[in-house]
Amino acid sequence: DKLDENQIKKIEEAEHQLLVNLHKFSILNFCPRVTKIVLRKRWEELFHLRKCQEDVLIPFIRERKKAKEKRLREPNMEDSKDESVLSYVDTLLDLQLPDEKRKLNELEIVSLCSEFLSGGTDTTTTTLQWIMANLVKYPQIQEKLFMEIKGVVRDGEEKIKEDDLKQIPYLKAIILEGLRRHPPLHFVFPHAVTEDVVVGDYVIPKEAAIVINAAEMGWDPKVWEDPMSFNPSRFLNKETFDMTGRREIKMMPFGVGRRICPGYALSMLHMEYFVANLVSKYEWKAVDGDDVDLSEKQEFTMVMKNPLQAQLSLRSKLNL
Ligand code: HEM
Repeated sequence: DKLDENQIKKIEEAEHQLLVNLHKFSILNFCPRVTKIVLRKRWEELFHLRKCQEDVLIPFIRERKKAKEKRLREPNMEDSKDESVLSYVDTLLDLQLPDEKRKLNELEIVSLCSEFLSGGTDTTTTTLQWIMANLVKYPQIQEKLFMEIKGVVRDGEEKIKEDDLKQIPYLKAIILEGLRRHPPLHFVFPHAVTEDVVVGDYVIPKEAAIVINAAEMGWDPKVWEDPMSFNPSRFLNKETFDMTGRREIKMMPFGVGRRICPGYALSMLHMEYFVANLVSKYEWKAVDGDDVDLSEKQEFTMVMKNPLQAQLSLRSKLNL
């Protein structure tokens, strides 16, 4: 069944508390034997937040497990037939770890669900906020986008639909520029090589943790002209930008290669859909006398230090 508002709030709260405090806990990765004594309070705080997360998520995981067992026991029951939605948890319950030849345990499923929830929400909403902030700061970019939207939307249409998005190249350019200039994750997850590898003048030793600074890559003046400016047009009039890194790597907000973010296409769609609809419905302006401040603050993602404040005015339907 669908979750009610209260259940969603509880999940959100448990995830949020862990995410905003994450930076405090990274030091615990080093010398746990020592930090368990000298940073005991911090360990306790981490265990407490993790316990809250388990308390909230485990009941849902158990529900899906029960429903799966029932389906297997009684495949012809009406309830079993109705269970047509395959959830992420269902796929994790089915998963068999090939090397260890075992299923995932409950706590591993909690960690993966948590990764999926935070990886799939905070990243997209943070990028959306940065993009809208730039559209407020640079009204001429917002106006150009609105004019393109107007050219695509059919008479009487209330919303921009998924199919319309492909016809608005400037929209895609804005999203790409938002991801280049304000990637929500400045560093991709740690990676490692399975044997020593020589890259240029460097040896990368087997199993050393390699963390790539994706943000700096997108701001490299040797690759990008005037890299710190917000200029979506740089993504226009060229062949489609290759975000997966198969042809070349000029920026990598989603990582690249085999471990590229699995939610990459979904989040591009979400961002295009939201920005198009938010701009077609409202004109976004700076609050009187306020300049939009683009300073950053590190939380789980790189967020706006001063969250966006904007004045929205409904555009008249005739405008569309
Ligand atoms: C603006 C939106 C997003 C950005 C910038 C982003 C970025 C990233 C990056 C940089 C990684 C690490 C890649 C690497 O290891 O090299 C990653 C991994 C991941 N992302 Fe995203 N992501 C976004 C949206 C999403 C969405 C919508 C979902 C799910 C619906 C998602 C789920 C995941 C998961 C599960 C992983 C871990 C994959 C693994 O361990 O191999 N992300 N993402």
